[in-house]
Amino acid sequence: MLPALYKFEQHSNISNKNNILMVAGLKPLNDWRSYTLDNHPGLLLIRNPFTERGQRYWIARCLRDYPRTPNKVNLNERLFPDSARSDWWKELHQCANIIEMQRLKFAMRWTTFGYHHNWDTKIYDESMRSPFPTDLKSMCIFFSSILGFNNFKPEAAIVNYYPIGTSLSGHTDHSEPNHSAPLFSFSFGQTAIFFIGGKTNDEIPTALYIHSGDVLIMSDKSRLCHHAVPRIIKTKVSWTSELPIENIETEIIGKNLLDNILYQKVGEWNFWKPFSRYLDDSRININVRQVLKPGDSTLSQNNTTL
Ligand SMILES: O=C(O)CCC(=O)C(=O)O
Ligand SMILES: [Fe+2]
Repeated sequence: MLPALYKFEQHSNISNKNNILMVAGLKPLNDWRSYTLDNHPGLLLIRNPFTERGQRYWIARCLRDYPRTPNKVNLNERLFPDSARSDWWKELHQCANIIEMQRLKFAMRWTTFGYHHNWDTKIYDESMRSPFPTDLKSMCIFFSSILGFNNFKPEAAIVNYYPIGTSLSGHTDHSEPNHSAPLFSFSFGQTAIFFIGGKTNDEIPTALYIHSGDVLIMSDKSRLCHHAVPRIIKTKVSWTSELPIENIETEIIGKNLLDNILYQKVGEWNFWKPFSRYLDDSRININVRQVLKPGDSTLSQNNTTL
């Protein structure tokens, strides 16, 4: 079945009422373009609110830092050594053999942190948890606050890696005991075709392009809707320039808990080159959810759902 056509409505409900400190690497709020789809209430799309340095920062975090112990990765212990499973990016750049390097590059499909997503049981477990990075936490809280989701708590994340040719089949994200909190999805690198359907599998999905830097929010009625990433499309993204030095006020960096050294380094071509190469034929998606119900501080047997 062909995906439905859609109509975007400019969404203007973005304001910094709580006067929350701006996260470095984002464009001024006045320049943000955000949309709703009239046939998918609760779905919000913000077209790339990041500066180029901001995008580079999150890409570098997703590649160099997040797929490291104690976070979990999909790399199978029978196929990859512990060194690769505990620090994939480092191992990738120590590979002497080009074939082995390609194998390792394309094998990385996800890393999880905070509450780890259990791909088999779909049940979160209090003991299966690694720290949620403070920088990503502050960025998610910034987005949720300016959109009016004031009590959002980022508690679980999946970073999905999509080398061109890969896809994600249709599913709903229902494992979280809390279904009323929104889900935040940040995409970088190559463009994706994203299908968003309805609560049941029978509804014809709407197809959207998701470009580098775009932020998708699934809230309210769209939170439990079926969705899929059927295809990654090679798009020309120019990631190659040296960025001018940008001094961020120390006060802002300190409060956002961004890695200031990394924020500077991603502007240097020599440092940035391997990340740029990876992006030439890959997409990265950071998918952040709240797990616990309001007021809960841990999971209990009762609030865990299939
Ligand atoms: O890659 C995407 O845009 C979606 C990822 C997703 O649906 C998920 O991680 O549950
Ligand atoms: Fe999903």
